[in-house]
Amino acid sequence: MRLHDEIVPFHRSGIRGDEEYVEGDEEEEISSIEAGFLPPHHPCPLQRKLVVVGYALTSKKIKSFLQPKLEGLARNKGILFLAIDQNRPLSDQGPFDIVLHKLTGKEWRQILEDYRRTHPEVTVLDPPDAIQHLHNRQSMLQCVADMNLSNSYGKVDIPRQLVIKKDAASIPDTVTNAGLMLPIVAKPLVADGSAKSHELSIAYDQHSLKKLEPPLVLQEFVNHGGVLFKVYIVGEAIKVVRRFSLPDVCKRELSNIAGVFRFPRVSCAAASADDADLDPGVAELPPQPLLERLAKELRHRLGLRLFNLDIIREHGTRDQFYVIDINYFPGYGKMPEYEHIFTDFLLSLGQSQYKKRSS
Ligand SMILES: O=P(O)(O)O[C@@H]1[C@@H](OP(=O)(O)O)[C@H](OP(=O)(O)O)[C@H](O)[C@H](OP(=O)(O)O)[C@H]1OP(=O)(O)O
Ligand SMILES: Nc1ncnc2c1ncn2[C@@H]1O[C@H](COP(=O)(O)OP(=O)(O)O)[C@@H](O)[C@H]1O
Ligand SMILES: [Mg+2]
Ligand SMILES: [Mg+2]
Repeated sequence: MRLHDEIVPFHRSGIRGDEEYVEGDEEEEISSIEAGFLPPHHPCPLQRKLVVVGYALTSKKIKSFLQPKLEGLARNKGILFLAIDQNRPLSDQGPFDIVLHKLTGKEWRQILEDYRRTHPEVTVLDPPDAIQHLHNRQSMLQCVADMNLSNSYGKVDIPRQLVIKKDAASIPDTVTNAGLMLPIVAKPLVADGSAKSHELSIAYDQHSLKKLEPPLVLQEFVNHGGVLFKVYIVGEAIKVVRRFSLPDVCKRELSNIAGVFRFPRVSCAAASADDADLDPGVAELPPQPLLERLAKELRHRLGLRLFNLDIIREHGTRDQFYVIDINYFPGYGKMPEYEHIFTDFLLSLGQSQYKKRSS
């Protein structure tokens, strides 16, 4: 049986739309699903509609995200993950209720945009143009700056920053004129997931700034006690974890260091700091109501449902926070309980599609 002949997706109504997914847990089912075939149906009183999720992910992402626990839980909840074959038209596959993707390239973006236009009934997670907004480190943080979030729980801002498109020789003067303070964190303007886009540098003196290689975003380095918070967002769900980060730079130290220090993939190397013995003022998580407000606003402003943000607390303050990075479809494998959160999210999307269609 070919999958698309037999599986009736969640959104279809009518006689075939009333067919149900029957809960089962056999290993045999996984292999038939992976091969693109319909799992066998068994008589069972527990019957649900199937949510078919097509995925287009790198092999690294498949390994970290589509772990056996996630797939097993999904299967039990009536969610079927199907690999998308990039060499075949999307319309010939599935049919899908949801498309989950994180691949790069203009061609792929165009395929997804065309598919969204011709298949408005399918939820594409997330829209390519909204993701594209995060591929530039300036536009990435603009929404946070526009939001001006400040309430009794705290203030959320972005570090003072400027964009240097070209001409490294002019950087020292540009930085001085803009009033940016040293040390300066230099990040590639493009954040497209390539190794180069994660190459970070720190310049400790004005003279060395001309050694940097534009196009860049230059940000003031904010002391934050060497710990950052990763806020994972899946639809309306939020989870926060602590990670080790770059150590503080004190004024005395600054006057003794010169030069540019390069960090090839600093965030990737950072270990979890959740179980570390930390100064309580550094370790305290940002207030949940503040993060909820931030996440909700960002979801709307960015038009994204799957992302995380790196947020730091200015050392010595209780409530001054800075968002320094936002990532699309991050490493959810490191988010506690992601299997439950993700499958519930996919189910709720499937259900709201179904309700919309039957009303
Ligand atoms: O590989 P992982 O699991 O560390 O996930 C990476 C993320 O780590 P995090 O979830 O924040 O700890 C990582 O976050 P950072 O930028 O390192 O803060 C990125 O989201 C990265 O994607 P890309 O290279 O920017 O496209 C993510 O890489 P991909 O898994 O999407 O390739
Ligand atoms: N403005 C800043 N002040 C202090 N530390 C920073 C700042 N920006 C980045 N960092 C440190 O550098 C790391 C990588 O920067 P980030 O913007 O998150 O890039 P990436 O997309 O490669 O993760 C952060 O996790 C944090 O440790
Ligand atoms: Mg980061
Ligand atoms: Mg990033």
